[in-house]
Amino acid sequence: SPVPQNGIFQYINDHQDEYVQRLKDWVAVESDSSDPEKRDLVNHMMQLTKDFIVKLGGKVEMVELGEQEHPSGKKIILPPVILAEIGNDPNKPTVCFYGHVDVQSAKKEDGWLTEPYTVVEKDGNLYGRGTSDDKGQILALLHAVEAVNTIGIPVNVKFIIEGMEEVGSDGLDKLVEDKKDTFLSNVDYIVVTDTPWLSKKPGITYGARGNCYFILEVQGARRDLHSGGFGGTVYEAMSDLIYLLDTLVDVKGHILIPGIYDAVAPLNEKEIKLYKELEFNLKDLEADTGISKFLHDTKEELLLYRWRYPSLSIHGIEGAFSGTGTKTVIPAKVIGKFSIRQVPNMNPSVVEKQVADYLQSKFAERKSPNKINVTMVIGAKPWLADMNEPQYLAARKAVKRVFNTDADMIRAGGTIPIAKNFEEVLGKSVMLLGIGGPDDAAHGQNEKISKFNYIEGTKLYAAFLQELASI
Ligand SMILES: C[C@H](N)C(=O)N[C@@H](Cc1c[nH]cn1)C(=O)O
Ligand SMILES: [Zn+2]
Ligand SMILES: [Zn+2]
Repeated sequence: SPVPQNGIFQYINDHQDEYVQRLKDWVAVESDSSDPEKRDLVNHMMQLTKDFIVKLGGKVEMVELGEQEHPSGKKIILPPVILAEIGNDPNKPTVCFYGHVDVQSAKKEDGWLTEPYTVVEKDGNLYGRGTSDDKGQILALLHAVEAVNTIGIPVNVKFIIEGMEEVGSDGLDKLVEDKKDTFLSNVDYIVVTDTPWLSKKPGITYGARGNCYFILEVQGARRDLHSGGFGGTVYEAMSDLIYLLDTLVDVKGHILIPGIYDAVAPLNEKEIKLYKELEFNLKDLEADTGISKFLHDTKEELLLYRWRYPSLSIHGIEGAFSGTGTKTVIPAKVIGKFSIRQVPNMNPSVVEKQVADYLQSKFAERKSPNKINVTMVIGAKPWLADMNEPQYLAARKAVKRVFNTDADMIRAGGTIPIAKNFEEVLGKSVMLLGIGGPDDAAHGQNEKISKFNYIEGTKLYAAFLQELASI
């Protein structure tokens, strides 16, 4: 039955068990977008999401995006994207929320203490892959819409929910372009519900790094070789690859590719002052990660290098022997994976050429007869907004109402591949309003969301909808 406006928070408190159960149901679906074998599960997750939005009274369209060329060379059908809406009053503003229900891979043997796809509640936390990134955040939003709708939705709400974010949002840029004069034509604000806070204090995010993801193949012999028979007589593909990967970045995290820092926007004093005022403690980061020494010693420097400068990370090697035991093989073909986080005003196409030219020249110096191939498979641009836009004000008011504190205005080191496209194509304000905690371990072992963030975050989204109606 309808609840009065001030009863919405009570309504949310009263329904928390149901919210936790739904998170359990969603996490149980292993919607890993990187694995072609799991594509049916991603599709199933899209269907579950659709069914829930329909149950909330939403109008839902599932848009097919066609085929994806998987990095393995396989062609597979992309999962559909959900375009949905609740409310269509021309006198009200329209906010479009974006998020994703795919996840990064997770296996118990990676070092999880519990089964990754079974939510376990312990010490006030809900553990499981996707609890924070991003199923928990999407669910908090949907539950908020449901709660607010008990007294009538104060703004028109649209949703774009996808199942390929973790691998670069394949096909979504074209969809945004295609829908700019139809589904997206009346959207006033875009809100991304997929980001963590910097500390226990709620944060509102006005910038995110982009990402250029590279695949570096080295092909040696036609087949794997016995290292007894061939060791000492062949140029090994793995040695070439490790050499090349080691030329990319130095021990202090400085990227060695010529020109890579050229486009980085110059730093100004105002920014450093902003960072100084944020709640963030290196000791908390040490405790969370078990790292005793970071590349930077002060909070301001650490944030600069997380948000404001590019970084290069080496992620893995496909084709390398990685099992237990002592196999004595010389792998014939190995594929290195690395990515470079992008900041304003870097341009992924320029970075693509800088990386390819550099690796080719380093490889030529080595005079190995093996073959290399460099491909950029994701080229997501960085995004930075004006934190004084009206929806940021509504978000600040909502934070104050729910948490009785001022929000920290923060940036994200991670990437929302579609964020910059929203801004460029629609010309509308984009904001990241997330409810993840700073130590949620997104992408890592034992990912979690605290029950506090999940439930109070639901209230935050509810309050935001109401505040947005009155700005
Ligand atoms: C911030 C968001 N939850 C996320 O994890 N995004 C991914 C997107 C991505 C970038 N390159 C490949 N995928 C990330 O930042 O790693
Ligand atoms: Zn995410
Ligand atoms: Zn993620």
